[in-house]
Amino acid sequence: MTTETTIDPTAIQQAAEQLRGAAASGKPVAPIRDVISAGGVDAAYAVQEINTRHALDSGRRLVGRKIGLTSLAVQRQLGVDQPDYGMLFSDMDVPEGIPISLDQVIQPKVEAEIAIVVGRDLLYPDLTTAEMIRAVEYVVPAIEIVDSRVANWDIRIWDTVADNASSGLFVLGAVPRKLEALDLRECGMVMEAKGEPISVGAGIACLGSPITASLWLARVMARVGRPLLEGDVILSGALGPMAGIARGDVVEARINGVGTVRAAFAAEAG
Ligand SMILES: C[C@H](O)CC(=O)C(=O)O
Repeated sequence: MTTETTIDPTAIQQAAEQLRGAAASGKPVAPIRDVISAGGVDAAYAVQEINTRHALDSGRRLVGRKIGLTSLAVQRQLGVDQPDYGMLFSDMDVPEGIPISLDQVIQPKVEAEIAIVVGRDLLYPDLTTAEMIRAVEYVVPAIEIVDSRVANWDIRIWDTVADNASSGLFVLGAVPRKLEALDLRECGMVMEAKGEPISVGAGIACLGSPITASLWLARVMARVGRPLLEGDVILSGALGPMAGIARGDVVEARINGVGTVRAAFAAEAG
């Protein structure tokens, strides 16, 4: 039996405009799933693609991808059995040590992740695990500042996929590590704010391994015609639960073997 899906181009265009408007105004919108869910997840990716093209046409530079919904707990919460992806643009990268203004985001939360920097173009939809491992130039610890243009984070799979996988900003640790000596599955993670743990986890929570998650991403990106290229950053997925933050917080994530990264949030508006 095949499942029929309907993609209504007008609804898709409107949803893309709503999400873009929310990002520009800082005012979140109601969930968009009711208008696009008849088209399935493909319709949500069509919304994302419209806004990706809009961003590229406006001069934003694509520098990588994020993988979301890598943990089973989050997948169950959203009723899905696979991860999703979103685009990373150069203006989402915040150098470590620079205070992050909360005016840049609407409803920020943080996640600790392992970022993989790709050392060669990954053009094949049937990429193998060995090829993925060979393509890892280095890894760094990362804090992803996820955000939602949908009010109160009231998201289901269609909302988050359409909304660029709820991406926001990201901070990468400054010390690159080679993969050779690391088993990313066993890298334990603790993220703290105000000296208290706000999230704990490990590499194995990320689809079994950040390498497996990255392989999934690389294959899908090759299939949809936006392959990962040399130098691209992969935010490979949360190692533990998302956590809320407040103005003035300094968030530190420590990932065994991979290193430490800090995100400092500005105390004042502006
Ligand atoms: C809703 C977000 O995609 C969560 C995320 O970034 C992750 O699961 O990782």
